[in-house]
Amino acid sequence: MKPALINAHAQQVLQAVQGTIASHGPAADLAITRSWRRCLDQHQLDPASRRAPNVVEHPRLQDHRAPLEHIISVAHWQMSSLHQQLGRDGHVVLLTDARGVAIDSVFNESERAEFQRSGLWLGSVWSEDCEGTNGVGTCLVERQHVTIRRDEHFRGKHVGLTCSASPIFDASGELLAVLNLSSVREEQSLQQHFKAMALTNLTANLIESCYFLGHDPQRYLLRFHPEAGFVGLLGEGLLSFDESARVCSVNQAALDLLGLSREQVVGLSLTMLLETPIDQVMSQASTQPSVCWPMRLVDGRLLYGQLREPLRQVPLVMPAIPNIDDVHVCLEDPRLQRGFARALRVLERDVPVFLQGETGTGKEAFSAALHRASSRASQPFVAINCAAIPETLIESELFGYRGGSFTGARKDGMIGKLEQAHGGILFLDEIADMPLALQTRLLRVLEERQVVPLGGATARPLDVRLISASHQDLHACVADGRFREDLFYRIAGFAVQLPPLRERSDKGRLLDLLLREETKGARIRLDAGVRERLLTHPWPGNVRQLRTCLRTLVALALEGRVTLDDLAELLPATPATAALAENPLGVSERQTLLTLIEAEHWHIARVAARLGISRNTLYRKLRHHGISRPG
Ligand SMILES: Nc1ncnc2c1ncn2[C@@H]1O[C@H](COP(=O)(O)OP(=O)(O)OP(=O)(O)O)[C@@H](O)[C@H]1O
Repeated sequence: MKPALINAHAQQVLQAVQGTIASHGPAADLAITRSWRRCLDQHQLDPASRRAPNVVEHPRLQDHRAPLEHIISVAHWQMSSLHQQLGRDGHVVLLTDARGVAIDSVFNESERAEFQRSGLWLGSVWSEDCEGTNGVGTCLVERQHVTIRRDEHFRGKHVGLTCSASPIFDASGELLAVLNLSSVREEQSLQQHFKAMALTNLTANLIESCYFLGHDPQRYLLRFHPEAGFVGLLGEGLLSFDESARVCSVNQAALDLLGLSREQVVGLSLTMLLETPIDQVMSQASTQPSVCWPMRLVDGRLLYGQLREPLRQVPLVMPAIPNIDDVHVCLEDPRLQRGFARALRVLERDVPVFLQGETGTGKEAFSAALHRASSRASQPFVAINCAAIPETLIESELFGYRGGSFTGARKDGMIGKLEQAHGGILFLDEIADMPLALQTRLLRVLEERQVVPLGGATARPLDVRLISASHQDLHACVADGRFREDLFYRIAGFAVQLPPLRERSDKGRLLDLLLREETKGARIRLDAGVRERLLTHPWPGNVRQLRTCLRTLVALALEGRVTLDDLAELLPATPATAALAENPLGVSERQTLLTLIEAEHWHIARVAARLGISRNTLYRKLRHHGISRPG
């Protein structure tokens, strides 16, 4: 926006608020004048200011997203559908929290730069006290749908935008979020305005209903309407109640249909609302109601309803220390324990979990333990290592294919890993190594919750809980464009940092567990000093390297005895490793690699085995440090 235009607009705003120009144009709308006044008197904003909108950066943005993960997952699909229905470029759909912070967005990737210039992106703050009159901010104040057209914005900087925003309320009537549709294109026709308004409103209502349906699965849920055919559609009344028939929550449509206020209904016994006996109503309950039955209100009006009974309780509270024998991993380090219990809780609520940790820290073991402890323990656990599969095969591995869909494909096709995980848990290891094109496909699958095999025409529904992991810093991958930001937010709902072995406080217990597993019941005695040495070694390859070392020691042990000499052969105290033991962070990984690779005369498999890492990981590390074989 040109400075002259910004200043001219600012002038118009000031004159309108001070009453020196007649009430026409934007100021004719009372909601707009009220808002402009607030901006000047309460928030003391300058309409001519050209500063860019405030942006909440990661990880603070995660604090805004985390409490609303459930609504984000419900809303995202609807937001994509709204964006698609508008069918033109130049639109961005934002979901903000009740403080106006954008927590999710949908737009055409090719327009990213344009929207960023206008401040329409994840983390931007659109409250009225920051940005003046605007769709989100003014909707938050007015608590109803608003459309703010170009020069109705307070700040001259925003007069290129047209925004339609609708509030989304939770089941207790609290304002939870705002759905906002912004256009950066030239003046729209009246028809386009109405379409945008209507679609935004409709989408917000849909999101609100979906949210209500899933918000409290442990209660009875009554859906009702005076017309049987309208039960299950937008506009139906939704009411949840407990075992004693006490009303717990209602949506606005239910209040409108009953002709009562929220205060009158919540806490009331259903027997006070219905003439139909309560046991007759309860007898209709089922987990998947499909038929509507008549019921009568105390004022004699007839309604039709469906009653969903409480769904199976999911375990939300974990024992403080998961039992090693139950989950087969040692998690006694307090950081790991807390991470495990919290990850399990969020996973049960369908929040994706992201594990970050050095190679061999036990990311897959941790995920498998989450699976065993979860309510999906009897369903599949499917793990896929995105770095270990050649790029050309990842797509078919993940999505599967129909018979004969490409040269070399099996005749009868193949079910992809995504579908194999249906009903269970999918673990995507080294997700940062996934090619960009596949990231786009994966994002779509996660949003639409359905999968189409290669060469296939029909989509199949997909119900998976997702755990992903990487040894890389995913923020850095997003920052340098190697990882899609929107996919990052979709998979990293809850992040757990797995500590390296050298920093763990439960090394002793872990050593005992691994030794038990490696000896498989045989009696092995560790000579004096061996245990101490094992516990103080820096283990750059973490738990995997420790396991490999124990396996080798067990195999080499003569007469069931492991000596310090055996160990010294496996863990020679090279200058690098000795220094690493003293100060693990003080010695560069590069130096360690150089020392080992020279000692092993560039025998990659042997170096990888000594470090306890895969050959792929070793190659990656060599590339990373610019180490190449002398010519
Ligand atoms: N907490 C633990 N308790 C018992 N065993 C463990 C634990 N953590 C890891 N392990 C063992 O260490 C080895 C490596 O673990 P895992 O494959 O899970 O590591 P990772 O972090 O996924 O490795 P990568 O970075 O190479 O993908 C496995 O043999 C696993 O059983």
